[in-house]
Amino acid sequence: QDEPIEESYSTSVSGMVNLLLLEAKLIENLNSYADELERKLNILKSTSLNALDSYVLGQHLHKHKNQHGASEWFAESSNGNKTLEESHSTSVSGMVKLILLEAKLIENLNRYTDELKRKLDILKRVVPRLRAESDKGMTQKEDYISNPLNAFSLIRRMQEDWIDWKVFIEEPVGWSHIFYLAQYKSELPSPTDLREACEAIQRLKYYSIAVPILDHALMMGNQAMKTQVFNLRSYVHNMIRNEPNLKPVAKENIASYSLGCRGQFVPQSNLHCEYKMKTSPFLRLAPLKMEIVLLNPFIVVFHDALSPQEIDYLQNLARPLLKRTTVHVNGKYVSRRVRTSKGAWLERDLNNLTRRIERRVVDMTELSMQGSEAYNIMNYGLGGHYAAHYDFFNTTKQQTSETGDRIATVLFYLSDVEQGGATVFPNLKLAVSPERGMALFWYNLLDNGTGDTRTLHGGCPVLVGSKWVMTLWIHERAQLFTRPCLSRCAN
Ligand SMILES: O=C(O)CCC(=O)C(=O)O
Ligand SMILES: [Fe+2]
Repeated sequence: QDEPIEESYSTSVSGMVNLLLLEAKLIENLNSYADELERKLNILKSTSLNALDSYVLGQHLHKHKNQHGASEWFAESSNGNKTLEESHSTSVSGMVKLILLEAKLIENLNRYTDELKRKLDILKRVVPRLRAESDKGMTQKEDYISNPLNAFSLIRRMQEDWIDWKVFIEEPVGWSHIFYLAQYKSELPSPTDLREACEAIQRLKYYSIAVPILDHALMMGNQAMKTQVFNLRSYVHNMIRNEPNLKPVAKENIASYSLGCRGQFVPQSNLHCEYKMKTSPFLRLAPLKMEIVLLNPFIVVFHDALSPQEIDYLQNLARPLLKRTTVHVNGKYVSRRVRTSKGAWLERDLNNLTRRIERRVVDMTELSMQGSEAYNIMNYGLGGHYAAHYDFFNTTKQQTSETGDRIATVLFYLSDVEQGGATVFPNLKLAVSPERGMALFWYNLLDNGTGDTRTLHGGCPVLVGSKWVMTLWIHERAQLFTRPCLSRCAN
């Protein structure tokens, strides 16, 4: 059939020459696409993270022109307003998850690199071949086209191949990797996490850590472009520089608490150790190793109060339940900077182990456990601490109306701590360093039932290590007959 044909290249040699010129342009375009892929690959292979900064900056400028980038979509699932409860830095146990996640994300990036590389390899093999054929034509255009095989080949490749190349370029590299990342977005640390981590680093000033060490910690990783981090960093540095403790000052001006944290209290050495074996018949078989720390107020420690197996078991029970710890403010429990850790409650009659520990506490303290609280297991994280506080409530309100106030505290240490993390009683010039298995016991109330303000105490920031403790607050009411209000309360 003889249908009209409007534009057709093959009907004239000069039309075909135009086609050759166009082909050369398209090959150059394909080549610059290959260059772009290669730039991306080089960043992934690069050992310096600054390369990523300039790329991200370039993309950022580009994005303003092109509003519908994948990164825009990704930003929508931002987790900026995550609650403190899910914070990462407040427990070492929580941060372990982050390491595992990081390994997965690096693998994802690696798979993306492989995919980019596969695409680039194809281009690297093909572009030179395309160029060679095109060059032949370009040097002797009319001669080239005069050969019918060449003419046919030119028409064929220009008609079919570039459609395929378009598909090839359009096929996105990395969508699956973006989805992979997006799926973990909510598990990544939030800006709040970063702020808390900076505050934690700042708390380490108690230990007169040199500024360059903090500098190193804050600048590791890819942060040159992240102005937010940069501001926080100078904020932290200013705080440290303004911190009088870093300058040589008279010893008596240094707060008693941070002195204690640094282990600079003079040890109290006139007291003694004994085997506690009389509270119950069981203790004759397995006496408790008791060390009297202070007589007034009465503070003792029990060494090896928990076995390593018992501790492992308790930690495994608590680990999946850990939640950001709170403090009691105006009748509400809220997360605050003064207490940065994660904790979990375990009922005292949860299982054989918790019941056995309860009986042991009775042997240790000679107090009744009725009306006392559940075990509170805590794990401290980066610079984690519990600022100086009283354990007693000293109110007639809800917490104390039925069971009475917290007469005494048993603080079990479930871990050693490499550096920092002592429990300090600033008013008593007493610091207790954590020792796995040890239990610290003290009375919070005076004989007349009011709070003993000498028991002000806190957990110092952890410098190196994962500090685990288990607290049991023993309540007053059940002690009515075993530890009655003494004569002093009549006065
Ligand atoms: O972690 C510490 O050393 C102190 C903990 C404490 O005071 C508490 O839990 O009430
Ligand atoms: Fe306490």
